[in-house]
Formats: sequence, structure tokens, C-alpha cells
Amino acid sequence: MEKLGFIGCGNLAGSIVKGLRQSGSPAVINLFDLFEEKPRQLAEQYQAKVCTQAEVIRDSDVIVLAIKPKDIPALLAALGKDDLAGKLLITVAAGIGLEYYERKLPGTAVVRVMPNTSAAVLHSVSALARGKKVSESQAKSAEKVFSALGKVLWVKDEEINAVTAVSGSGPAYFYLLAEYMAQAGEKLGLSKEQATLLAVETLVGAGKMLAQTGREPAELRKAVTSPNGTTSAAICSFEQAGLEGIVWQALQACQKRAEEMEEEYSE
Ligand SMILES: NC(=O)C1=CN([C@@H]2O[C@H](COP(=O)(O)OP(=O)(O)OC[C@H]3O[C@@H](n4cnc5c(N)ncnc54)[C@H](OP(=O)(O)O)[C@@H]3O)[C@@H](O)[C@H]2O)C=CC1
Ligand SMILES: O=C(O)[C@@H]1CCC=N1
Repeated sequence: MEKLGFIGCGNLAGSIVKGLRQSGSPAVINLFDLFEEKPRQLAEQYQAKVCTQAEVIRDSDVIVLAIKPKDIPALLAALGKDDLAGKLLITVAAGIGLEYYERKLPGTAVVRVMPNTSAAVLHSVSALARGKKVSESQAKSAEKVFSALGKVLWVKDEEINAVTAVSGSGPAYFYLLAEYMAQAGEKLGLSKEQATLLAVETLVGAGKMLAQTGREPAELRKAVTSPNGTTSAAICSFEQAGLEGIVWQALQACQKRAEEMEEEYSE
């Protein structure tokens, strides 16, 4: 049976653990976080074990580093390379390239992954980049973990920042749009509850249409948009406000921030 460990049990690790159990994964899950309450709650809900950091490393074959990028340098400094012999490290931290881990922990097998929090509902899409020391069976193990949580693709390490801009951070963009649509619905006279229900269900329905019909986003949009009709009025308003450019700038800002972070961790 797979033995999976997590160092850091915050938002993303919580989504992954929840998703794994929902997918029926029988993996042994070992959890460590500096704030003990987080692994304790996850362990109670999802049949996992609260451990010390040393126990996570000793008792797991695959160890997921799910802490903030700023906390990675101190963790790697504390991890002995000998303790990691034969182990696979999976890092989900944004803005730190594989080269950094391989330099700080020479000889260690590292896969860098950019999933998203929709892992909790088995709809993460996860991009994986393979480090130099990763064996075939370790690559398969990493793929198995994340394919239980949604779709996976292998990419180059240099592509992870673009992935982060589209899908790692992406759920937040759609949540923001849902917030704005609900706010607008209220201003148009609906109650907060009505407007939120309508915005959220519309987003869920549109996502399911994209996922289940196999039709392109533009094709589905056109099917809603009658010539000179109501949708057309809204879409024209988006276009006049420069939505395409706004989205482009936002994704560029996201990628740029990841690049800046990579600079910070280049030493
Ligand atoms: N959230 C997301 O949607 C996504 C996040 N990521 C990446 O995942 C990583 C985790 O993000 P997220 O879950 O949001 O962060 P959180 O802050 O929610 O979780 C991180 C947890 O790790 C704890 N922690 C910090 N240092 C250590 C340590 N040395 N050992 C054990 N635990 C530690 C933190 O404690 P404390 O709060 O006390 O510091 C916190 O509980 C980040 O690197 C992020 O870039 C990637 C894709 C999506
Ligand atoms: O905001 C962040 O930095 C992390 C990485 C991707 C999603 N959340």
C-alpha cells in the first residue's frame, strides 16, 4: 500500500487529502504541521495519522511539501539528504524551480506539481515536472496520486509558472467572477441569497457543460448569445471594458510574480 506523507496541512494539503479519500484511495496518510490542530482535524475526518516531521519522513515513501514558498528554504536546510534516500519528494510550492531543491538536497528525487484546490472535489488539474533523480516507478507514483484528484499533464519545469497563472491560481478568478455576479444581482434587486445561488449554479453548470459536452468555450458562448439579444448586450459591455486585455494582464501578473519568487530562491 502507498505511504504518503504531508509536511504542511493547510488549504492545499487539506484539499488533496479530502480528494484522495473521496477517490477511494486506501493510502496510508501521515500528516505533520507546525500548527497541530490542522493535521488533527484532517486525521479525524479522513483516516490519517498525526505525526512528527521525522515520523512523516521515516514512514512515508512519497512526501508532499505543502508549505508556503517562504518556508521552504528552512525546511530543506533541516531535511537531511540521507533521511531521504529512496524517497520521492513532491513539492507544490509556487515559484520555486526544481533546480533549487536539487541543489539544496543533491541526489534527492523531486517532482514539482502545480495542482489546485479543486482536488477536494476531484477536479484539480495538475501539471507535473520531473526532477533529474526521479525513477520511472516514482514518476508513476506521483502521477497516480494526482490522477486520483483530476486530470494530469507532464510539463517542463519552466512551464510551471504559466500553469500557475492559468490553473493553479485559476479557481480564484472564477470565484471572484461569481462574487461580482452575485453583487451585481443584488444591485439589480435580488436578495443576497437569490443572487448568490444564481451566480454559483450558473458557474457550476457552465463548468459541467465545458467538461461534459466536449464543446469549445467559444462555441458554448455563441449558443447562449442570440443576435442583438440580452447576452450580446452583456458581452459587448465586457468587450468595450477590455475584458480580454484585463485577463491577459492578470495572468501575466501571476506568472511575473512566480518568476520574481524564483529569483528570490535562486541562491
Ligand atoms: N492554496 C492553493 O490554492 C494552492 C497552493 N499551492 C502551494 O501550496 C503550498 C501551500 O499553500 P496553502 O495550503 O495555501 O498554504 P497554508 O498556509 O494554508 O498551509 C501551509 C501550512 O504549513 C504550515 N507550515 C509552515 N511551515 C511548516 C513547516 N516547516 N513544517 C510543517 N508545517 C509548516 C503552516 O503553518 P503556519 O500557518 O503556522 O505558518 C500552514 O499550516 C504553497 O507553497 C502554495 O504555493 C499550489 C497550488 C494551489
Ligand atoms: O497564491 C498562491 O501563491 C498559490 C499558488 C497557486 C495558488 N495559490
